[in-house]
Amino acid sequence: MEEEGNGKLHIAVLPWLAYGHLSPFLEFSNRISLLGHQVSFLSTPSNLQALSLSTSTTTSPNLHFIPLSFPLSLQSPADDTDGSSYSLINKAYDSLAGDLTKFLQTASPPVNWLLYDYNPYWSPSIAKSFNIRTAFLCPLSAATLAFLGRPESLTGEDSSRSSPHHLAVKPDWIPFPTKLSYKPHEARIVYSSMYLPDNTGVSQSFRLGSSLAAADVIVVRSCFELEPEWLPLLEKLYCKPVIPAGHFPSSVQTKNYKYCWDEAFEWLDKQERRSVVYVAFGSMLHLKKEEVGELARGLEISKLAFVWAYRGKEELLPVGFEERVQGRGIVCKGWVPQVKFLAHEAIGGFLTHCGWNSLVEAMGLGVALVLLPMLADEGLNARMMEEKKVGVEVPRREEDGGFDGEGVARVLRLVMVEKEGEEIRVRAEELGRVLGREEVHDGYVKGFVEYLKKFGDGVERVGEV
Ligand SMILES: O=c1ccn([C@@H]2O[C@H](COP(=O)(O)OP(=O)(O)O[C@H]3O[C@H](CO)[C@@H](O)[C@H](O)[C@H]3O)[C@@H](O)[C@H]2O)c(=O)[nH]1
Repeated sequence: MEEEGNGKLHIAVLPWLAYGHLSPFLEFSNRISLLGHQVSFLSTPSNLQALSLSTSTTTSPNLHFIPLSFPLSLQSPADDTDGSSYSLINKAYDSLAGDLTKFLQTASPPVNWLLYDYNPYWSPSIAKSFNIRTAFLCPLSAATLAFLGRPESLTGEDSSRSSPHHLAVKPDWIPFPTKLSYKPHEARIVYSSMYLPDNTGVSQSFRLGSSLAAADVIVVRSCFELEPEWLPLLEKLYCKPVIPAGHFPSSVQTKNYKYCWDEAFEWLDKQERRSVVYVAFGSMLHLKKEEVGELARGLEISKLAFVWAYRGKEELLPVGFEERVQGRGIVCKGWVPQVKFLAHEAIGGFLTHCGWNSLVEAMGLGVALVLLPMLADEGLNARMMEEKKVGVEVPRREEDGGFDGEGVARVLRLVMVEKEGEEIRVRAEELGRVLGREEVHDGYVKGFVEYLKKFGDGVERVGEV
């Protein structure tokens, strides 16, 4: 399909509902629209309302929010993917196909490209029926995509698998450049959460595999500065163009904060540079009482200053914890502006569950990492961070993957203050200087749009090293 006469594209963007997906898709959309292209950002009405941008965000009049009617009433992006209702939400989400069809059929100017996430694996076939080209934007790392996207996943024949052990095995025909793999306890979790069909009849891995297979091009939220060995490998694996979109840390501020954090920032302003640990576990994870208890104990034993962005139930925190750490530790209950915290110069370390969003945000800001992966791609991300020497993983029990406060405290002190952790702190700052440059992000977004404009004219890929 031809682009508009003025050389501008119209791109429809369809992310999954979780904040960890909405946020990078919105950031990327905003950056594209600031280049003068029209972007229609499609999501449920409650998500669009929750994402409405704050006045401090530079937005373009070319970015349009398009509501798709959703049969469930959901409160906010962060609440949309409570694990227990994930499968129910998937089912409701799949019913958006009708509204997407109507939008693509009637959009004016006509849509040139659909940029989609892996949950709406059904969307590229709708786009193709209107002669619209399709780009799959993967919000995960290139390494994860290479690891997960093995032939079984691509064909979607995963439901016949009966053992999680295959997850630690890589196909020998791919020259994997690192020792990336899941640990046994992670393999068990990933197996049940990704490879088993839910009540929509398909598994997450089927959604991912189908999305990859249907795309004209694969777009990865990564860059050559970060994953030089993995991006070219992806092209070999999928035999189609793979475009790095840059890691585009979030500059889009939404208004959806429920906590008044001014006090925390006033306190941070008085702390020494790089002396405070920021603790957060993303938008989806629900920590168990035992896990919250061990984390709290670790923070207490470490004697380090910290800010904990705590989204769990208040009663899971150990009795008297906040009083005991008063003066050196703050528990912010509810949603906080994470990027603003990570960017504060008093923050030197980040105790993280290793969600890809959190990692790219921290890496761009030179923050050293204490790694505690829990789900999905997080174990692979943790291995990659260790390999880059910008973080250290908290030790886990082999039997069940559990951890204890002593292990948390040990790694916290190593990464934050001990001499043996010096290399981690230095490397994290070095990586921050490379990834934090705005021209790096700009270059990738521009390269991406130019690629879409020229697609089909014999241009195969952009940004190769
Ligand atoms: O109080 C909070 C908590 C989180 N965030 C933001 O929420 C996002 C969280 O993203 P991420 O760290 O990736 O965590 P999840 O959303 O929980 O991650 C899911 O999505 C990621 C990307 O697909 C995967 O890597 C993870 O495995 C998966 O759990 C980040 O942008 C944070 O800045 C806030 O702004 N405030």
